[in-house]
Amino acid sequence: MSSTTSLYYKNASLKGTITVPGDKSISHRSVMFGSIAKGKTTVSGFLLGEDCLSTIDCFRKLGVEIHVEGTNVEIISPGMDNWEEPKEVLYTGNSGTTTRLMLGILSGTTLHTVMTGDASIGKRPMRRVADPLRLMGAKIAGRDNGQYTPLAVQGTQLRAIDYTMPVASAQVKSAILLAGLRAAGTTVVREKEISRDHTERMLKQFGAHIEVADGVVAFKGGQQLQATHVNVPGDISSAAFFLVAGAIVPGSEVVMKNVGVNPTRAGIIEVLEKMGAELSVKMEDNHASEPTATLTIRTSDLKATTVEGEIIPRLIDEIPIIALLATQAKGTTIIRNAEELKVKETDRITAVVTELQKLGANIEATDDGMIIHGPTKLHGAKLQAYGDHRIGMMSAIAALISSSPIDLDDTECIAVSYPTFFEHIEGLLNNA
Ligand SMILES: O=C(O)C1=C[C@@H](OP(=O)(O)O)[C@@H](O)[C@H](O)C1
Ligand SMILES: C=C(OP(=O)(O)O)C(=O)O
Repeated sequence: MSSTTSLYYKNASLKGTITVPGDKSISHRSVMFGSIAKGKTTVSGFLLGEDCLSTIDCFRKLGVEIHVEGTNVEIISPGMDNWEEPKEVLYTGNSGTTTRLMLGILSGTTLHTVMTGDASIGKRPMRRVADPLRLMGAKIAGRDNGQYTPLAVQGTQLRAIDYTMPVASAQVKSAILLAGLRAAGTTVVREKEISRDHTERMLKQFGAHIEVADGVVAFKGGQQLQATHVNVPGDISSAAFFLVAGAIVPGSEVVMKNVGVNPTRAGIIEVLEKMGAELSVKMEDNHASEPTATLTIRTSDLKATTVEGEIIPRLIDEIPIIALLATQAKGTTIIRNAEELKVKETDRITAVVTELQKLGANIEATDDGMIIHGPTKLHGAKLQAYGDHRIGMMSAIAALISSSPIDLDDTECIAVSYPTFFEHIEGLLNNA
């Protein structure tokens, strides 16, 4: 049972430096790649969020030894070809990334596996992954012909495909590439709009040869990954909440170090700059396979913008908090081409619009996004998170500028990606 938390921060301002937790996408992949490779892989900066712990749990059930000490993880694997057939169902919790990428990985093994997740995962579409994997020869069964969990996979010998992506999705692309590891021939994935490229970068880091050019990724099957060290940068999707808080909470200045600014993820920086935010991006020189920067944001006047087209996949998870930002910007902000929001942990178009309207925002839903007129003063209300961490965090940041308390039904769900979220709010308030 989740409990209601009353959030109210009268005359708040945020000051200071925080280190946002490790990137969720990269943390998942570090455990997956470290489990595929034979030997010892070490990870630093790992995200101890529930989603990434679900990934660890799944690989332990496949016979991989995984030790977690603080944010350091040690993965000792017998190699993908020597995994054990699990006697239990693999539980992927709330994590779409775990479920979809695992489907690709498991399809090319010799094992029989069953995966399931929580109620939200049970509603999210899996055919977008199952269909291309079936073209590779994968044997996948599930409700509605493999659309919904629980999913059963009978591992088999796969063959490579040349696949043009019908939706911009790094999860679909990654599942196909990971299946391609054990497929005969060269797997090719073509993207019209570039989605996050952490899988491609990490394949290279684990010693694989992969060609990437102009939206086409080509990868020859049969390559062995080499165990290595992965240094996970801070998650820009988590930093996004404090970038927006710093921009809209009067008198704030927030500094975040070691934030991953991979161009396929960093769309929110461009949006903030277009809206007139006082943001400084100082690139760090850490020679890692993912670029990082120190981000400093100060409160400023903001103007509306349009967010559409190729930038959408580069900020898809940040749209709930961008919507809150737009309620404080002068003019009409339009977000379009973002229909993918409907198939996240909840329907994020409906959830964002419903909850921000309760606070007095002038926002309406469209088929593929939302229209927001600003600026509007926000007041308190009873809000729902819908079990969705990003909706919960958007509501908590709104409480920093609302004129009366926000009662949020479920703050526990925030632990999926940002377990130290409220500690960071408190720390920044105390410095002010
Ligand atoms: O590959 C990944 O790690 C992710 C890809 C995105 O999903 P889609 O592939 O469904 O766009 C994103 O929304 C999710 O939070 C993480
Ligand atoms: C959509 C998200 O994650 P996933 O698809 O892994 O559940 C998210 O973190 O916003």
